[in-house]
Amino acid sequence: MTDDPRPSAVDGLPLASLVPGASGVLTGVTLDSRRVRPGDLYVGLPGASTHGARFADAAAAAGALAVLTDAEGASLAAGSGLPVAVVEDPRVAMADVAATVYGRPGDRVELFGVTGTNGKTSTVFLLDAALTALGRTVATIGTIGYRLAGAPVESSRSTITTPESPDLQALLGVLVEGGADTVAMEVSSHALALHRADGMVFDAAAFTMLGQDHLEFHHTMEEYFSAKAKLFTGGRTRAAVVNTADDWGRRLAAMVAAEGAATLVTTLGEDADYRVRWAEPLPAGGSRVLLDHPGGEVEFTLSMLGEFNVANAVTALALIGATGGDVRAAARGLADAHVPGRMQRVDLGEGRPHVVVDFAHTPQAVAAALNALPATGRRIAVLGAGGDRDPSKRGPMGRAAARGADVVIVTDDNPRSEVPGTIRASVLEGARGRGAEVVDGGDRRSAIARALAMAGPDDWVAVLGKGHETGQDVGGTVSPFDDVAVVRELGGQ
Ligand SMILES: CC(=O)N[C@H]1[C@@H](OP(=O)(O)OP(=O)(O)OC[C@H]2O[C@@H](n3ccc(=O)[nH]c3=O)[C@H](O)[C@@H]2O)O[C@H](CO)[C@@H](O)[C@@H]1O[C@H](C)C(=O)N[C@@H](C)C(=O)N[C@H](CCC(=O)O)C(=O)O
Ligand SMILES: Nc1ncnc2c1ncn2[C@@H]1O[C@H](COP(=O)(O)OP(=O)(O)OP(=O)(O)O)[C@@H](O)[C@H]1O
Ligand SMILES: N[C@H](CCC[C@H](N)C(=O)O)C(=O)O
Ligand SMILES: [Mg+2]
Repeated sequence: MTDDPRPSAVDGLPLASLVPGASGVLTGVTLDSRRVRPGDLYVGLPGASTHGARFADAAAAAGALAVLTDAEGASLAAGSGLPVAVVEDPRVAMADVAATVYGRPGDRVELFGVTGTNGKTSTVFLLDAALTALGRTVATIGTIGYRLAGAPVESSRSTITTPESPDLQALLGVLVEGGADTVAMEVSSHALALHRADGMVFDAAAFTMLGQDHLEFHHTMEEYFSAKAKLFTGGRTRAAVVNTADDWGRRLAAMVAAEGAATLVTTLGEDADYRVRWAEPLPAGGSRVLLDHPGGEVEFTLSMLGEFNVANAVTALALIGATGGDVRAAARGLADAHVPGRMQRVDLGEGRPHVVVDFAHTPQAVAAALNALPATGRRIAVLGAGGDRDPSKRGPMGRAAARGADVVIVTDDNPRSEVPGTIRASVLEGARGRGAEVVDGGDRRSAIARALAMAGPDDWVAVLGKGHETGQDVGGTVSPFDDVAVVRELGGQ
């Protein structure tokens, strides 16, 4: 198994500052007893299935020096023989201790954060390309993993968009040691709600948009919005880049302005600081864009399909402008930027249909992705919805697909612990009766085969929902599955 990356040099923290009278210096922090290293603080957190403090014995055996936990965890950890620090919210304390132990690596780089329901990964990749054009050594942290100067940084946690604070602080330390001068990271709403990025001050943070997702975790859109808004208030960022094209963004901009803690930079809305004067599609796909911004006009090209990628590019440039960077030079870096599994073209050769693999897994993203396809032939959408995730987005995803495509083939997308056919039924119900031809395509391979078999040379097949993913989770067993590879295999003739 890949180890969690840790920096070789740390500041450490005298244990006595957490547990008065205790001796020793903490040199690491972990919240998983199976990953404790000698000298660590073990944080016993309450979880969905168990309480981490139950594993204090195992943590002690692995060399932990102390336990940090909540009131419930105190009694569970008592038998471990380790000193126990009890706090009301161990996640808040954990973030602070982790930042201190690892020497606040976030302060030693220019730090950019991106939040929003859709567009975080894409914006971070575009930001990486634009900053690299300015000669920066850029590290990225997000859904597709962690990278330094374009090369992957291996981690056992690399499937988590925003790592838990001990992993995040250690990773930042490794990135700084590796020479990063700039970090661009996705900050998920889970991360904000769970204090994963506490103890860091961003130089600039951006809000892409808000749409329906993750209501199984945040319960209401209001609660979801509040989690996102945390990134822009309370001194967590010096500059706030907010897309004011929709009501949520306008509300956020008003909150930031009222608080007055961060410099507000608006994008895309009427009278925004960064506005697209015009954007025209390029024959080979992508766009040519004229951007108005406080420093003047900038013309640039983008090879990624979709108006929303123009929006993501503008967000990336606004983040750079908000920190005093050269927007014009940065924009040159966008021309060839691509994001794995985001509006990714799969070329099947002459006379074969056009195929796009995309990560659209919310109603808004499905609509945006289908709307981005050039108007030749029919649009054939292949999609499903994830198991153990917000069930209320399934019908709306089907509806968005039926509105945006001529044919909707409903299939599986990581059913996880749920019955695949039941998830498909909800998506099918949303899709039916809206004028599109709607088909239950069964498993994902069969559904992709069906789409490719029915598509003519002018048609567009959009395989949505899994993007860069390389596995399909059915009943907790993950089997290899890569949409791009399957399309190539089945589409070759
Ligand atoms: C579903 C969920 O929210 N899980 C989170 C939760 O795990 P849990 O409640 O299932 O934990 P548990 O199994 O009850 O165990 C409780 C504690 O005991 C510890 N433990 C457990 C067993 C053991 O042998 N030793 C041990 O130390 C665990 O590390 C844990 O801290 O507590 C863990 C930390 O303690 C989190 O890392 C974990 O997030 C997991 C990784 C996760 O996937 N979360 C998703 C929902 C997530 O964070 N997604 C966002 C959004 C992505 C997006 O943009 O859409 C992300 O940023 O990735
Ligand atoms: N600015 C945007 N507005 C609306 N939809 C978008 C935008 N950017 C991307 N999308 C759509 O959302 C999908 C996911 O994009 P991306 O991976 O960049 O988002 P994300 O916020 O990182 O998602 P996740 O939280 O799942 O990691 C894309 O494949 C595309 O279909
Ligand atoms: N970050 C999102 C990704 C969803 C991707 C989709 N393929 C699914 O499995 O639902 C989530 O974990 O909800
Ligand atoms: Mg992402």
